[in-house]
Amino acid sequence: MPPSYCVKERKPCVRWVEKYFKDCLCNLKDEISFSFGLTSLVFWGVAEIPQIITIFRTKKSHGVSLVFLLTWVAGDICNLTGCILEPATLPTQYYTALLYTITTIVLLLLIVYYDYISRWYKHRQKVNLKRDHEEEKKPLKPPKPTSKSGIPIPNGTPKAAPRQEHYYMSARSLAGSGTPPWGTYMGAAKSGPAAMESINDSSSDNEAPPASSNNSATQAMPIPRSVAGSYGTFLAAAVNLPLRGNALREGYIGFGGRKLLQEYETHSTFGQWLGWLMAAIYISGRVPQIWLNIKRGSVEGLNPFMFVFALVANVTYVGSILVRTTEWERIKANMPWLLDAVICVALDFFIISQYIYYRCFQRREARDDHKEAGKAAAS
Ligand SMILES: NC(=[NH2+])NCCC[C@H](N)C(=O)O
Repeated sequence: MPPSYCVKERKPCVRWVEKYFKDCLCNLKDEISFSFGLTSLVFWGVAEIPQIITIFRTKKSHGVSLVFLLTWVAGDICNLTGCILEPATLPTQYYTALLYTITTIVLLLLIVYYDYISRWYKHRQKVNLKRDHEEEKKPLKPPKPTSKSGIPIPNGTPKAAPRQEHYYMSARSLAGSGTPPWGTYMGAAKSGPAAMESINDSSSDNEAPPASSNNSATQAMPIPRSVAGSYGTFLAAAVNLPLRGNALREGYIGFGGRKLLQEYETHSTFGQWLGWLMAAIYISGRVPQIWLNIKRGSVEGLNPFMFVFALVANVTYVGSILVRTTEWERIKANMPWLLDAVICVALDFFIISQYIYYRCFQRREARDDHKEAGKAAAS
């Protein structure tokens, strides 16, 4: 590996920054730039925590736009790749990208859990309960004397062929309906001995032997398990990302692609393209959030601190790039990142204003309602 710029120039450098961030701080400007970069990293690290807490508390994610978060993830992927490919970007830019990709994935997983998995599970429980109730209310049907039911066989043993066929059909249809048969069985049991008799009677329509009930109950399980499995894989991939990213980055630095931010000959065209794509995705991603707030006429469920922190993080991010150098070549190479951050600051400012506006509006409305109610009570 060729010696870094810091070593070559024999300048007083900050060792731990060089070691852990692969960055070279040789003068005050570099140090201020790095401090800004670090501040941005910290703010991005905590930016999504307030929203995570809000969702945890309310068990709902209706305040934050899912499309907005999905654009964040899409932009993050372009950002990470762009940072790896474009040597003009700072190491803190890369680490920041890595950090917020992870936090956004955590936030998204939480939303998927509360909005889809948990809701689906509760809905299923409700449907099952309703069905149990209906089963309890249903009058017991007389057994149907069909050729398949097994009833017409006098002295029929449990091993008789029609009986077996009926058993398998019943289990399959029960599994298909998604109703745990044990619920039906228990429901019937609760209805009294007459119902129990009908269960034990092989010709009954409600027949659900415990064996098939277990079967069906476990058949319903693979759905959440498979969902959990796929998210597990997704998470595992996300956890692996930093290592791969580091390896790539170190490899890249090692081969002299990034000369520790001091000398630039070539810029990566692909990295630049990814940077512009990232900027377009990030910027357009704020629109669904702004629209959601307008559509609902409310900001309930949205934590403003996510945008306050994002605003600070974007401002310091811009600071970290601009303080490092005023050289046009470098600024030009960083243009997608700079422009994105600046526009996002403006958009975050707008979202925060929306928050203040709707909050004040709601409070005033509530106060008016209160006054009206007071007047009505007095008259
Ligand atoms: N997942 C994230 N938090 N990504 C950060 C996006 C950064 C971008 N400048 C924005 O404010 O939208």
